[in-house]
Amino acid sequence: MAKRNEQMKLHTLGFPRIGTRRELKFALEQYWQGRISKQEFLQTGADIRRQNWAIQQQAGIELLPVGDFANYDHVLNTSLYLGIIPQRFARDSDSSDKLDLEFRIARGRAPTGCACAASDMTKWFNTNYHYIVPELSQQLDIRVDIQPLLEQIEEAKNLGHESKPVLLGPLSYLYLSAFEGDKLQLLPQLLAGYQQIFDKLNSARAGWLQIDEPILGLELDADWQKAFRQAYGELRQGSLKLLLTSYFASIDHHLDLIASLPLHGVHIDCVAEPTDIQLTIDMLPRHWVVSLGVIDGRNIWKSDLSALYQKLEPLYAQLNGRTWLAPSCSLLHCPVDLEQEDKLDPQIKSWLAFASQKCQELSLLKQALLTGDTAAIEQYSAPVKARLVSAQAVNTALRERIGSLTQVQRAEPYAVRKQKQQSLALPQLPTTTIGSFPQTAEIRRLRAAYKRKELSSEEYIQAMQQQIEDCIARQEEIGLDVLVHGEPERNDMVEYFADFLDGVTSTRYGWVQSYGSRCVKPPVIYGDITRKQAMTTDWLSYAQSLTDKPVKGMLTGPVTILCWSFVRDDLSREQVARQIALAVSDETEDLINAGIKIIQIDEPAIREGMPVKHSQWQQYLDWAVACFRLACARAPADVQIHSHMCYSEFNDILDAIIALDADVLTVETSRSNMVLLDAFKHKAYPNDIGPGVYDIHSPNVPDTGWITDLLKKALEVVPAERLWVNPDCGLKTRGWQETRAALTNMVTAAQQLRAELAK
Ligand SMILES: Nc1nc2c(c(=O)[nH]1)N[C@@H](CNc1ccc(C(=O)N[C@@H](CCC(=O)N[C@@H](CCC(=O)N[C@@H](CCC(=O)O)C(=O)O)C(=O)O)C(=O)O)cc1)CN2
Ligand code: MET
Ligand SMILES: [Zn+2]
Repeated sequence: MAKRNEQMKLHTLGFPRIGTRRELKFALEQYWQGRISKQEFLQTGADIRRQNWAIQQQAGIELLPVGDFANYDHVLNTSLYLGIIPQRFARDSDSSDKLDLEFRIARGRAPTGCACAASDMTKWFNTNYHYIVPELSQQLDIRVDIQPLLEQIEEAKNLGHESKPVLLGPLSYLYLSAFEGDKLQLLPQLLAGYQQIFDKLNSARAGWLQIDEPILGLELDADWQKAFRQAYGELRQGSLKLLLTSYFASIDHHLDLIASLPLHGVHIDCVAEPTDIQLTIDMLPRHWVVSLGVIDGRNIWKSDLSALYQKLEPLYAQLNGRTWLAPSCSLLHCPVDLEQEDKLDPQIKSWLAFASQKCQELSLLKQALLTGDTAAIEQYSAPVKARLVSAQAVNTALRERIGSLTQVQRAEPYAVRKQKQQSLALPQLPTTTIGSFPQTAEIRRLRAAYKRKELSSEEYIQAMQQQIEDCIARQEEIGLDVLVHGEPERNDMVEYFADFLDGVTSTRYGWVQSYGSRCVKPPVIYGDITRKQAMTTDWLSYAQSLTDKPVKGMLTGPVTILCWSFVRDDLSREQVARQIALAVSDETEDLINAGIKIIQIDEPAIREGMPVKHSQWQQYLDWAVACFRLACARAPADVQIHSHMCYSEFNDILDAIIALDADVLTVETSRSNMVLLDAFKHKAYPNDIGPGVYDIHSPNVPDTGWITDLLKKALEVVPAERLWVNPDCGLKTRGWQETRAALTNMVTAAQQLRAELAK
């Protein structure tokens, strides 16, 4: 076979930044605690970058990303490049330390500088990654400083790498920001800032610039489309070569627009949605690079390289060297290295590829495309085919059970349930928490010791019971009305349940960044899901035996377990969610049989699970709501079902949230100042609701007056007999001292308000 054009380049859009063994997480936490110096912290970052580039280069990646790293978050980095800093973090007065300023914006405090309310944090598209929301004001006061980026470009160069800076594009940055008013008004000011960034990159002879515009996956209205033309038309690129990247959705609907922009190339996600590669090639100017994101950057399955080869081979000839290959999106959403997994079932392991392996997949694919020799990729992909026919994948009994379900939602309406639930004898404005209490060093130590078999199962159970006892006692002392067991036995609200489910496995080091130093280890759903045994009843019965107050059972809902796992790709997400819902409903029934009267089924991920495109929302919401309702279906009217959500905008999916029909919904609202409640001015939320009264992500303690004010705001739209008092979210990341202080203030606020209402 003739030797083909060798210009095809391999690149990635970004690599995980936490480090192979979560080095960044530990360095961050140590720096915040004052246990390492700024210098040591920054060195850890530099080490991770060096290692990431080495891993990628050794795997055969030719153009390495730089600027994909972040101490905390890449959107926050963009704000810092532009000097867009909220007023309250007064620029120079109390902290001239840029690193600490960064952490103060992100989390409200840092080793230097005063404590301040952190910026809002929200989900990055449909992922479990959170970004720091830029706060824009009419006068942007832009002061560009990309020194950190320039230094990293230099770092890469000194290591001998060919690199490609990565920058979040102006339109996506603007779209993702918070601003009261028409955001597009701010575009000219913002573009002036981007121009300065471009100029500086030009001076640094950056070459290619990866400019991320993931909002191109959305259906943008005419104003935003126009803004794209205006922005890219105006920006003077100099000798920069722009590679416009989008991901998490197809951009077929914007090809006309994109083709009209002055670019040098486009990257498309070929995995998230079916996309027409041929159409893309045909519609884009002949001289552009087309980067095909063919390896799934969001999931952990080994790619079927032979299938990809079949698809790409005919296109490759046409593209004639203008093709680049890449993962579909940044590998940020993937764990780093499968090789570390020493305890994983070998068969399951043979089905998987993490970030490092995905880079190697690109190399194998390129090699086959260049030489026409497919032996290596066929051998590589054999386990993929084995997975799809594996007996582990299908459970006929379960499928039959799902097919013949009759009770798919609760029998009685809210009004009837509310009446029957009077038996709980709760006061007006009942106080409660969201479930978890501080995961102390002691709790983690116990869990780790049990895992290493240094504690017997009896010893572990006893130790956890002691934690539960302590947690119940503290809640009684604080004076809360509805108690929780505190979740000490849970490493994570999803991973914990995954360990009780057949068809699901956990990894040992498969960590993915969720926000800042916080990581998650998403379980791997590879087969049909069934519950092995009761998952929570023993802990809950024990907790309830300790108190006369009601203890709320605590489950994670089907949509959230789905969204926060790596999900099999051979069955629809809807079908997988329904299997999980059935397992959760079995657990609900067990809790009820154990005498638990209030059960919370958390669904914090329901919003993030929505497809990027608005046109696909309703279909998703229909099955997501149905799965939640199935999980509650067997609860009789006198059992109170709570649900909880956080981290997102809910105003635009209010109908679906109402359709969940939980008796009580606790939601995050305080970090965004109860804006959620604005929606209720137009449409009343019909059931009970607890809008969070304080931000649990910050160690700062809210005072009683602040909480009272928020509750009064809530009372303007929610009648007192339906209002609950609770924090924004669970307290597992907090310490006991601040937790006790904050909850005491919360209970005091509720009591004062009750007294006022009684007058
Ligand atoms: N999955 C998920 N997604 C979510 C949330 C969530 O709770 N879960 N909440 C929202 C916010 N995200 C969050 C994500 C993570 C954490 C969090 O606290 N994560 C912990 C890890 C939790 C965990 O699994 N801990 C394990 C142990 C982890 C560990 O470090 N083990 C040691 C071993 C210890 C030893 O052997 O000595 C190790 O692996 O090195 C446990 O407690 O048992 C962390 O990053 O520190 C909080 C919020 C949105 N998305
Ligand atoms: C991210 S939502 C957390 C809900 C869980 N019950 C907790 O309190 O931690
Ligand atoms: Zn929450």
